[in-house]
Amino acid sequence: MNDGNSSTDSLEVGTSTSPPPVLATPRIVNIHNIMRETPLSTKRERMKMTPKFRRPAPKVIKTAPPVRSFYSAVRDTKPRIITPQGIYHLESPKYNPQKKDTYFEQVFSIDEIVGRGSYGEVFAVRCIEDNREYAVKVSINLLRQNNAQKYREVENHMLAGNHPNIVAIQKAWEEAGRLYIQTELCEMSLFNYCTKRHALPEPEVWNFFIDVLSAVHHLHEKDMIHDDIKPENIFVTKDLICKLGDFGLCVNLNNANDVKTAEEGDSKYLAPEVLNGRPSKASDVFSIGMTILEAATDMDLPSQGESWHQIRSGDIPERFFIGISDDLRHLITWMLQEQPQNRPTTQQLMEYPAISSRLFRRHAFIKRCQVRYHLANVLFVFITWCMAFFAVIFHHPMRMFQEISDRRSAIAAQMSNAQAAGIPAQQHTPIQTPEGSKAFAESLITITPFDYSDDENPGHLHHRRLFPVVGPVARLNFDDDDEEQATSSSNSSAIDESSSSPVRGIRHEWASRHGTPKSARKIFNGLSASKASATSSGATGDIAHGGSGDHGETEEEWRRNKYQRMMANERTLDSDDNENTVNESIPLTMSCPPAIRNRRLLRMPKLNFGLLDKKEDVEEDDVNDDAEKNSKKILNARRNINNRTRQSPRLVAARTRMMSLRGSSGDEI
Ligand SMILES: Nc1ncnc2c1ncn2[C@@H]1O[C@H](COP(=O)(O)OP(=O)(O)OP(=O)(O)O)[C@@H](O)[C@H]1O
Ligand SMILES: [Mg+2]
Repeated sequence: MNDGNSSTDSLEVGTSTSPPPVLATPRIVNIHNIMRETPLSTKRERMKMTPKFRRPAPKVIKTAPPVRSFYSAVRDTKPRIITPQGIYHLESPKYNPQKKDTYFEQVFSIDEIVGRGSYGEVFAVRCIEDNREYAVKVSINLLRQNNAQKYREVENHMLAGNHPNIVAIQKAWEEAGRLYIQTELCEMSLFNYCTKRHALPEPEVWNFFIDVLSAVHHLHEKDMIHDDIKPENIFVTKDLICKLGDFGLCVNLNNANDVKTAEEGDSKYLAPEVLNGRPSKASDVFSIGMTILEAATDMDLPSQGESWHQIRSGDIPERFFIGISDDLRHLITWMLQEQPQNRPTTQQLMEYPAISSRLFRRHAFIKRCQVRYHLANVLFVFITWCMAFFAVIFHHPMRMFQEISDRRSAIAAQMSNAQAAGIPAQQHTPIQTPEGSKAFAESLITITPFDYSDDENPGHLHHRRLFPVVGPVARLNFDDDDEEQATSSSNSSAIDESSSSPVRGIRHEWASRHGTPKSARKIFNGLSASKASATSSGATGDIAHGGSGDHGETEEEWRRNKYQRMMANERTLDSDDNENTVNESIPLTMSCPPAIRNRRLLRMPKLNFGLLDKKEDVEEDDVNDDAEKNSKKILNARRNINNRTRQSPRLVAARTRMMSLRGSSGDEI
């Protein structure tokens, strides 16, 4: 029957003969009439009645604030972990006791406050130790140190053990007189969930009912009473699995102290017998009944007054059960029986067909979620370990490659800088072969057989040499330099002669590249001086050597003295450096095999220095002067060599090539 105020949203329950119609949620027409007829209403109705600006009523504090805690507040500020075995100092690699911050502040990063109860504030946090999210409940009031029951919540929660429908406790500790309980983090409380969704669909109600029932059944099997079952203490996970939490009022029936000091839970969900007595398993069942009634009907449960008694006497208006199955309604009514003995036990409820038929499916679903959760965890740990493993394995090779590439870049930068500055880049050993390494090592040995300290051979001309200098070669035929230095104008024949001697050609090339060593120049200066004087005496008669006139010596005397000095000097140098010694009586050591040497000798002019002595014996017997004799020896030897080389057309051709390379004209040959 519709009255004038009804709308299409409203649904009348009952007939004209029955008592005044009751509007079932959510179809409400005349709220004022309804409220007059029955004080019970749904939460949605109350929200419509309640002005939006009105603040919610303050939470009722169950117990008076602990007065004695003011005097007995703990002074020990060190964190102490609470375990079933005892209380120990709490240590963590992430916790530094020297710092002012508490353990909670150092080891956890706080995300947000997820709830506030009469006993504590609950924070959603991330633990720095394992990088996982948790909920940490911090007690509002300081613990009373002399209170034996101060850790009761923790002890009972730990005693409850692991159950898929009980919030898992991670650890609990006391610091600076406050209690911290670290538990798994859930999405929200059932109260918040119901407030958002209002009357829940029945399948969801059955699932939540089974979850809560399983948790309470587990507790009852352990002779424990939760004593505070209500939607605020039931938490919903992401997978919509309900978990029972807040063991603050939990009673362990095996603990006499617990039973004695048992407190009342929230009055909205309180069984009537608890007002004058003690909580029991049956009172827990009653609280489950009230919770399911609220979740299924969205009823705004009274905390006191007439309606409070009305519900406990079994007088629940019919309209709240519209759309609810008989099974669910029957179970709710059964659990809300006034007399505790008339209520079912959790065991009976579990065996009820409507529940037992759903139980298996629900447990299978929870198991699946657990497996998925564990697999995700294992996968995460596996990936983390794999990454750590590969990081360790590839650390050294990666460092090596990095260093190689750094070195390459450095060399490239060095070379480009050198090129930019016009400096020839330093050569590096390209490939590390044993031969290459040896040659490179030898090249690093600076050979300084001579004194380079004169002006013309400064220190920077010290050079790296790959192969040692052959002593005799360095000593032979310095007269091209002699000629160059003695006279700069009349040296065309000297060039001719020097280029005609292969050995002297090598020396000349070496000297032009590396400069003339001082000791060698001392020798050849002496030679050149004697030779020049011999030539000049022959050609011009008496040309005084520069400087000789100063001492009043004759040309002859000066030359003799000079030559003697030179020879003495040479002897000293030879004794110092055996490499510079040429024992002309001993043939030069040849490194190549005789066959090759002979073949080479066919092409090469033979340097027969014995001829010098012969000619000296035959032609120059009357020459007494040593220097003159020596210079003539050299001139004769050179003439001899020139005669021989002129006979070889191959050598002539080679000499021509050499002269053309040197820029000299061919007509000098
Ligand atoms: N593990 C958790 N995950 C998500 N939210 C939580 C968790 N624990 C507590 N909460 C939120 O914090 C609120 C208060 O938590 P709790 O009931 O444990 O504190 P309490 O002080 O004991 O409350 P009560 O007034 O019921 O005694 C809860 O209603 C809930 O909203
Ligand atoms: Mg609570």
